[in-house]
Amino acid sequence: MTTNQISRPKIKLWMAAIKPPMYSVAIMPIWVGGAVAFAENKVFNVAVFSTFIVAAILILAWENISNDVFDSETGIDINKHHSLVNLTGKKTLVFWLGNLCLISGLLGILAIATWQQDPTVISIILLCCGLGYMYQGPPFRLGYQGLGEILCFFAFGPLGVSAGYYSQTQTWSITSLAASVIVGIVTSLILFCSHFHQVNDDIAAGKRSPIVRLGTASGAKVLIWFTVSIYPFSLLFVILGFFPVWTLLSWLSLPYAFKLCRHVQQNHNQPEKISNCKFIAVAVHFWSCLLLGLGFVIAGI
Ligand SMILES: C/C(=C\COP(=O)(O)OP(=O)(O)O)CCC[C@H](C)CCC[C@H](C)CCCC(C)C
Ligand SMILES: O=C(O)C1=CC(=O)c2ccccc2C1=O
Repeated sequence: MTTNQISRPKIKLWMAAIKPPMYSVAIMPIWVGGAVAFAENKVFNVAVFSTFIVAAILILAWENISNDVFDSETGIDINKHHSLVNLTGKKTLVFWLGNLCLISGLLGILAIATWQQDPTVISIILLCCGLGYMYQGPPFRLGYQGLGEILCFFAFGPLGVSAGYYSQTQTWSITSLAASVIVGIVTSLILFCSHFHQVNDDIAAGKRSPIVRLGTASGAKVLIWFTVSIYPFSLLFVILGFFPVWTLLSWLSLPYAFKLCRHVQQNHNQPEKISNCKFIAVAVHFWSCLLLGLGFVIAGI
């Protein structure tokens, strides 16, 4: 075997462990919150925005790194070759690497709070981190009770988007709250999708994910309803006058939404085929949130 043949699967495993596309979920709440702030107040502080983005990526890195540490303690990741703990065999090192990311991310948010002489943004983000810990850390492990999607909705939706908006304006906005409902739903869809192929490992480890509770067939139906729901929601918010008409640009993400629904409908009970569905959900999330934010920016120019 050549070095290339040996090293390629390792590289793939590392990429699966680091999951680069997933980091768009950290960026979008701040992008959408910042875009609404720009549309409503014509303000945009580049230093605050870029510091917030880097900090959010670091905080999400902590969430994912520590997820591998906590999951190694319950045995749920026994077949997950791309767990950082399984890849390195160094649980303590991985744990402290995660903590380093968390501290660095929080220092970034603290810098924003210090510039603004206002503890609101750091308080919201600490609350998000608390939800993130309760998702996976002892003694809570709420993700094991099937409550992850609710925590995810609040962390990346109302809390994350409001923090993004507040960091630009130091005020609150109903429009940003409405936009956060869409961001929250579409982020939770990713987490929901991530359970389909893991049903057997989850049952063995006592994790009652929504898909374990519902079964894959009903889970597929629920997924379709929630995926489709974001489009009438944005139309409703335009009709009610909360959103500018340009935000309907987010409907251009519909082809990815259809692809996701079709794929899950056809393959929900075939773990090897369904395992990539969370990355189709990441594409729905990326394009719908990017275009939603762009709609606000265009309306603000
Ligand atoms: C780590 C997460 C999912 C992985 O779950 P699972 O254990 O099923 O995955 P594996 O199969 O890969 O082991 C995501 C959990 C999200 C959590 C509910 C909320 C996190 C909040 C963030 C820490 C806050 C980020 C702030 C925001 C403004 C960027
Ligand atoms: O690894 C995963 O499955 C996920 C990681 C992650 O950071 C995230 C964030 C927000 C929603 C879903 C997810 C995942 O599913």
